[in-house]
Amino acid sequence: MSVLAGDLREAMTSSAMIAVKNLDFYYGQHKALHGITMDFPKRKVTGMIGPSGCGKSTLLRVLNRMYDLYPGQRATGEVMFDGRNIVAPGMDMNRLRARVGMVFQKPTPFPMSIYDNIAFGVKLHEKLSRAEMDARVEDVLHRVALWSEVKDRLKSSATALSGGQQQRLCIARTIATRPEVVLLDEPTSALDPVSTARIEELLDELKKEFTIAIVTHNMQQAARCADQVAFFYLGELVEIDSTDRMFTAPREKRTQDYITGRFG
Ligand SMILES: Nc1ncnc2c1ncn2[C@@H]1O[C@H](COP(=O)(O)OP(=O)(O)OP(=O)(O)O)[C@@H](O)[C@H]1O
Repeated sequence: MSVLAGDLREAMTSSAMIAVKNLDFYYGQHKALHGITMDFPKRKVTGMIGPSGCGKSTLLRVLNRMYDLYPGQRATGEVMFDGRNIVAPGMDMNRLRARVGMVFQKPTPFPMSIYDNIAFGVKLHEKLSRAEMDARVEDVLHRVALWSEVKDRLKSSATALSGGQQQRLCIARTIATRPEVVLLDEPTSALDPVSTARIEELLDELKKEFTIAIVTHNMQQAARCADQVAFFYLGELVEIDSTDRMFTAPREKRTQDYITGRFG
């Protein structure tokens, strides 16, 4: 059961970029999500928390139909995005994944140059001149605060960057295709505290333009970055509310127990 204050629900619903309704998800026979209903408000950060195995990553992977790449995995219900139910048949997956980009837990740069890491995805969707592509690469590297660190070695391999730099490059690569939504699955769990702080600062900038969903095990990170927080347990959405309310006065005992570290 999801619990959300009436006023908040109204405010969030009116500006939902993605509206999830009665979503179930199956890995073969195993039902991993049970009747999820929630909104991802436009240009806000939604934090997704809960103990290991509660379905956070599964929900994230539904939002760009990443699960489609694996046989036996299926979703039923509604995930409305730009007037269409994206879990229904007939979606153009390439288009969807350009509009709903994803950043993974471990930085995963392609084994190619820094420049090509960004240009690769853009070329799949747009025909840009060399000058336009140069400008796009520079722009996104500025936005992830990486430009000054890499501007003299754009043609060098991305795999030689530090972990934190690689993750910022992966975010740059994701926003280079100009998505509307950016999904991040524990994007800082493999990073040191300084790199983590830089990514968190970056999220604050990015939400001016993108709708963001972030899965995190780090309660402080959720409290720092998110505008609203959703707590999941055993494949159910237990509670969703503004970040302040979630961390000061959660409605459900299970939420309280989780955020105070009593389990999970
Ligand atoms: N490929 C898979 N095949 C079968 N079951 C899976 C698969 N991936 C996940 N599951 C199951 O689905 C449920 C939800 O998993 P999910 O990875 O979404 O949880 P999570 O909350 O993201 O966990 P974590 O915090 O550990 O990443 C778990 O019971 C998990 O075992």
